[in-house]
Amino acid sequence: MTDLIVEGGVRLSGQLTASGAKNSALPALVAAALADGGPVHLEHVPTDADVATMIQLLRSLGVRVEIGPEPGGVTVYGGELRTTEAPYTLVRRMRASFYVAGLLLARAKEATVPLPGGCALGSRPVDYHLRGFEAMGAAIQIEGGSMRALAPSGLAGTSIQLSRPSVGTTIQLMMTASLARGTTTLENAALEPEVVDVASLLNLMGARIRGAGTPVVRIEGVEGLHGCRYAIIPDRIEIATWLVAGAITAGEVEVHGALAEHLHMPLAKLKEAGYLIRQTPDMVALSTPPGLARPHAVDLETAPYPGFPTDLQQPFAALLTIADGTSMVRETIFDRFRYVDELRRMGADVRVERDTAIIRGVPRLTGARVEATDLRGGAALLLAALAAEGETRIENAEMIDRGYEALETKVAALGGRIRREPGTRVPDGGVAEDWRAVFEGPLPARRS
Ligand SMILES: CC(=O)N[C@H]1[C@@H](OP(=O)(O)OP(=O)(O)OC[C@H]2O[C@@H](n3ccc(=O)[nH]c3=O)[C@H](O)[C@@H]2O)O[C@H](CO)[C@@H](O)[C@@H]1O
Ligand SMILES: C=C(OP(=O)(O)O)C(=O)O
Repeated sequence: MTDLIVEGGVRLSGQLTASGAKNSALPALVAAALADGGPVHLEHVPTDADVATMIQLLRSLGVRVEIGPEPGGVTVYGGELRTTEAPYTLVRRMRASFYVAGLLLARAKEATVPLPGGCALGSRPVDYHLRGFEAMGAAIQIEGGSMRALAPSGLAGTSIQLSRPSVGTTIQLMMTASLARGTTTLENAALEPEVVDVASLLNLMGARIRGAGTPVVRIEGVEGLHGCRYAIIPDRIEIATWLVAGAITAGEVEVHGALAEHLHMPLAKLKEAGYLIRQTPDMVALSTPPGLARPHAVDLETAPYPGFPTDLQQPFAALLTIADGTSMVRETIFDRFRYVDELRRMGADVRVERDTAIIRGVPRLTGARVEATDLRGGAALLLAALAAEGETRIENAEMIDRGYEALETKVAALGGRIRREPGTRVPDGGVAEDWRAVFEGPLPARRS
């Protein structure tokens, strides 16, 4: 495993280009494999550890996936599937692995998929996904930690009311319903831009999905899906993370290839904290006004889109640790405060009471040895490290690699001082250590 070593205290300044959205790219790769033979060429796929895991997972099922030819290009050939069993070693690394359950059920009428891992954010059941599959006619059993689903006569469209607007369930059921008999209606669907992105891709592949991005999505099943070219949307979470990097170091950061309309709440909160935001149709920039020595304290509460994203709760909390005053950060989606202990090692004054972190701003943070316990918690530590006095060693850096492409290159482009060193922690298989090889290695042998 590797560590990131950050020399903090440098005012970050410069321009970056946004990566493609991880949380779109992961289901998009699976959706692409729904096309019988494809090929589906995806552009703007981020080169990160989770995407590598998804590519490995699809290949393990017999799906041909090729990298390139352009940077960020990935071509998926649905073809015939080799197996309907997803391997635990890959599925345990990330929750998005569970998307292959719908792929296997829709394409092969059966699926055996271990219950997924992913970030340790408290209990993260997949019961809505399972109920959706059942409503569409699959028989489901949980055995030895895996879901076994069978739909020998195929899936049938139906009406499904989600208990909460779950992103994963909405995307999963849009995918399966696209190849089901008849029409499926999803009510209380998630509104996230990633849902709309995957629906746009599926529609280009020949699916008939209407209403994605609203609470009611209607999917008319079709006989088959075909190949196409599609570019993934910019990663709103990554963009906001780099803006916070500018804010926490009293600097200025301009991110190109960004869609600011996906960032309404985070940008509003950055303004409330005292920063200046400029935006054009494909750029968003943050600068620190002269005289703003520390951010103003800000309260925030996570909520489904268009509310404040839970994936930015931790990065924003890092910024608020140096605020002038006390901020209340309420998390309503997950149990996502494990990183707080690590921030405290760096001098932050944070107390967690039930679902709320009470952050009393301190004038400065100091470098320390810390561990990335989950993806965005790791991003929060990176941000804190960039602002802190002295050196911070972030262990388990692969956790951050799950969702941030070209991490060191982007930090360095802004003038930050960062390097990677082999770590001392013993790998337990929970993160992908070999992930770069998926993008750099030779293409897997073509199947006849
Ligand atoms: C790979 C990916 O895209 N991950 C994102 C996705 O996760 P993910 O799709 O897992 O999150 P969901 O939107 O499904 O979760 C929303 C809430 O519903 C609950 N729930 C969900 C499914 C289920 O079967 N049962 C259940 O109880 C969850 O525990 C959570 O409290 O959306 C989250 C919320 O924006 C983001 O933080 C994650 O980064
Ligand atoms: C929590 C995240 O990912 P996952 O749902 O795969 O754990 C995330 O992207 O912040």
